[in-house]
Amino acid sequence: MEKIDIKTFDSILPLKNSPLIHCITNDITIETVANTILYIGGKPIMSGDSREFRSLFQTTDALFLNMGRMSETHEKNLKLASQLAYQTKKPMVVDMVGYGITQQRLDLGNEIINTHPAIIKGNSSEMRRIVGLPTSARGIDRSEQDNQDNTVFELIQALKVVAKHQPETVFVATGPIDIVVKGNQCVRLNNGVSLLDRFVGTGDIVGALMTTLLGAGYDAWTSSLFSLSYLNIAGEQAFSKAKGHGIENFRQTFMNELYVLSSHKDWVNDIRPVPS
Ligand SMILES: Nc1ncnc2c1ncn2[C@@H]1O[C@H](COP(=O)(O)OP(=O)(O)OP(=O)(O)O)[C@@H](O)[C@H]1O
Ligand SMILES: Cc1ncsc1CCO
Ligand SMILES: [Mg+2]
Repeated sequence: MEKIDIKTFDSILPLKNSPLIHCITNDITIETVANTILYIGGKPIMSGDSREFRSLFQTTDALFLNMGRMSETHEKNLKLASQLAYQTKKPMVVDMVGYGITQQRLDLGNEIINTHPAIIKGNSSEMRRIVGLPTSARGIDRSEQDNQDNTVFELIQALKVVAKHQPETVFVATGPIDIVVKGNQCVRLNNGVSLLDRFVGTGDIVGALMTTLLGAGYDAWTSSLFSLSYLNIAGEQAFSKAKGHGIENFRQTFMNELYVLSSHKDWVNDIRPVPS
């Protein structure tokens, strides 16, 4: 069964309840992540100091974990925060940046998976490693080979097997086609432009959007489908406005669209699920 209910999407933004989102993320894209949350009506709090996690948890609405830039402290922080989220049932999204490229990222990722995040996301190569499929990707990037028709099909099948054992979690694999799997349900989304891949942090932005929606009270399935569509359609709008003016111009126009689209309702008409 493939289910996508876009009828409800046009009333989601701007958010009415300003959810407070605790982010433990990488310092490469930390400002972009914070601004993304603000642009759609959330409130970011970026804290990587474990001494304050317990008291912060009393006021936050959702938690965003991003493995991005590893350090001993970051690793400890992510472990502690994901345990706390599990114990306190805090809605949590984890971005598995570089899962499996080193032993440290493999072990950390596995520990976090065991704390049952609402959404586990990564690019298609990271998600292939999670389900035990081979990939030739290096570093934190995707490999083009992991986005062909046959490899996308293979990844969906493998994700469904893993999702069966963790039925409450939504698994998201990003790329030119985004894949969203929960239990036996799967949706593929086909929006976006290739320039989204030419600057750093697009995946981190998707994670920030998803966590903000979760914090506002939407379920993990809706939060995932909405965020992927919203980001990619912002990318399409930016492309039509800023094409030919260079990558930095595109990036700024795209960030601006993340704000501008929040008060336009008709963007939902551009959502393009891949027919099953
Ligand atoms: N070539 C593309 N065509 C369409 N959409 C794309 C393309 N590349 C990226 N995107 C969109 O950008 C978002 C991020 O995807 P991507 O797989 O590039 O994340 P990532 O590798 O984690 O990024 P980063 O490491 O820069 O944070 C996805 O929602 C995806 O749809
Ligand atoms: C370039 C880079 N290296 C580790 S994290 C990161 C940003 C990706 O999100
Ligand atoms: Mg990423």
